[in-house]
Amino acid sequence: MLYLLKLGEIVQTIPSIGFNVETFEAPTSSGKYMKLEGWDVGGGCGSIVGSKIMVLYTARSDIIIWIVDSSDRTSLAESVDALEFILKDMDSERSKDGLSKNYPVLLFANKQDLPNVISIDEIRKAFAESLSGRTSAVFKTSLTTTDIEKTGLPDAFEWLRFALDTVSTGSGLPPPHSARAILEARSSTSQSEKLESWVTRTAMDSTPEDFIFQFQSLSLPSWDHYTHIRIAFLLLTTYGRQKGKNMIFDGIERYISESPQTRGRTFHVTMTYFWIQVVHLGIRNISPSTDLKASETVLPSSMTHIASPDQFGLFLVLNPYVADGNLWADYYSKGVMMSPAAKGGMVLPDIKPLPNLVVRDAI
Ligand SMILES: Nc1nc2c(ncn2[C@@H]2O[C@H](COP(=O)(O)OP(=O)(O)OP(=O)(O)O)[C@@H](O)[C@H]2O)c(=O)[nH]1
Ligand SMILES: [Mg+2]
Repeated sequence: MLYLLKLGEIVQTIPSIGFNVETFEAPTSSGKYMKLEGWDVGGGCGSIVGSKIMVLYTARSDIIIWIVDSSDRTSLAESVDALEFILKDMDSERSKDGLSKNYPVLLFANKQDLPNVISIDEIRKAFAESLSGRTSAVFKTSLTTTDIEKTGLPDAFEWLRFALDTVSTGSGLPPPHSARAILEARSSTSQSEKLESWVTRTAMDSTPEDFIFQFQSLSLPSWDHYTHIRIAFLLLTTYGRQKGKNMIFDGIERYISESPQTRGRTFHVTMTYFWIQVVHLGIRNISPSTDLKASETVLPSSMTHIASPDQFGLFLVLNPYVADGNLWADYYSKGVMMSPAAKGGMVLPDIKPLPNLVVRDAI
């Protein structure tokens, strides 16, 4: 990967013994490049993982990029152990310098171009425990093409850019407990494709202020699932939970009844509640407070100061399940969700309760 990005070509290197160091420009999906210094640690024969030399890396690193060979099922457990080892080492080196554990860990499920590879879901599950509570993400990659757009790298580095921004502004990322549970319960193949287009869309989208204005003046460019999620995100982060929730309700109801864009649609109370709760939960997932209980005591019903409206891209990459318009079907049967009672008023789910936090927060 280092040489693909550095030289723009596929270089057959000998298995890494010791390390290769290169500065390179990492492409992101927003079109910007991020300058990184990469230290390539070999994982195979002659690996320094577990040796004393490794401190040379871990003491100086701000990011871990871990490349998993998705075609090699037999080495998966070993890869999990090696990463865990490195993370522990990195945590302890950083703590000596007073630095937090909260550095980004980016996983590539590589060689996804090959047939019968380990799925990204399986890879996510295999690493879930080691990555729990960390700022981490897993992306599919294929590094055999020089067409960077097709490698999967831009989205991965886009995530990294958001993650670094958050970490460096000191806001930090909490252990994403309940949100992670939703994420892991769901298949992510179609999700990651949709997420890709959504993240691209945020990069070209209007500013938070303009978007809220367009919503209030019935002049949004479109009225789709993405639009709803962004409305909920912006109003909740701008106005806090109580006021934001009311504005979403009133605004959507008015939009549907007055805009020609939404002709033929009717307002759906339970569906609107459901998505507000999901977005609320996702916002907690990117919030600076790591202790939900504490933040609930201090901020009983408001989310002010928790996340900022311009973090929508980060919100999406950390909560990709929001892009799935059918997420409600995990909680509600179709019969219940589509009933007149659910349209006209708030009805509780019949399949499983809404995620933890949602149950704890009074609606
Ligand atoms: N099909 C396929 N082959 C790949 C991909 N990425 C790397 N390879 C091939 O896998 C082999 C190993 O690639 P390296 O980059 O040397 O792998 P490495 O993990 O650095 O290996 P060590 O340095 O020994 O740890 C090479 O033959 C690459 O061409 C990919 O996405 N798809
Ligand atoms: Mg190598």
